[in-house]
Amino acid sequence: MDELDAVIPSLEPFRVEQVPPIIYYVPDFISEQEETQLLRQVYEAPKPKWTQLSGRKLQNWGGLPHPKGMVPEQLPRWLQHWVDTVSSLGLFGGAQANHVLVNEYRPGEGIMPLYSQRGHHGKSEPLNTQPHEDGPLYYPTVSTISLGSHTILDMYLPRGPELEKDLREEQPQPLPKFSLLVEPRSLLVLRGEAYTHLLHGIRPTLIDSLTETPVANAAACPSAQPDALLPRGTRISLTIRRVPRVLRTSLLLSKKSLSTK
Ligand SMILES: O=C(O)CCC(=O)C(=O)O
Ligand SMILES: [Fe+2]
Repeated sequence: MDELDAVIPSLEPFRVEQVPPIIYYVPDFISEQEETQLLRQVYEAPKPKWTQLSGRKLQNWGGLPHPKGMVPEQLPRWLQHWVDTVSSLGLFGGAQANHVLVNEYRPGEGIMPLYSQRGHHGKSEPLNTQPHEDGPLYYPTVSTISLGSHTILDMYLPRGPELEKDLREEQPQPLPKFSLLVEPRSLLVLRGEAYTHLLHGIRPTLIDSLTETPVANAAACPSAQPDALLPRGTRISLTIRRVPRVLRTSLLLSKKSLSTK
């Protein structure tokens, strides 16, 4: 995806300027009422839907992404609505998103781990505490609707080969190249190089100081007063993506029935 392909004309007014392309930030993408309803639906999901990881817990919807293809699972209606809304913006090359990861972060939690090259939503386990990229199983766009609390997403340049050399060695925490304030009810879109090239993470902290961490999208954020101290609450993120490689279940079923003959 070159930069021209990555531009979404209807979102251009929401482009975060002066950062590597392409990042869109839409404050108040959903209403407070929609937020309340979504939060209720997330917490009404059956208990076994949650997977506890270190530093967050998550619900995986739509199937498990896999290099050989994802066996698709129908999304619940309440998620399908937002998947349709986001897809209709044209974020996935005219196709539909088909996968949603719901993350819950309590205050002081975050997502920093480095995951294996396979992308981190399969079976791979965190190896250490470096930021990550979302990997090649997805169409190179991630769209995130946030509920309940803000967070700060830190964006990092990729590790150079000298850092890649020996991951077992103790390494200093890299500094973010830039950071983004992600407010509740907002839509954040990372696309193009911002998806394929940069790494991202959320520092596990209880309070964000915009003096210590200036944010690149401050001009677009109602809550980004210059010296703001923002205590983190519990944040739910819906990360909506497209897994292009899907296996047709009908095909799987017919193969299975053949092999049992
Ligand atoms: O919660 C977020 O906004 C980021 C989540 C994330 O990086 C991921 O699920 O890959
Ligand atoms: Fe991610």
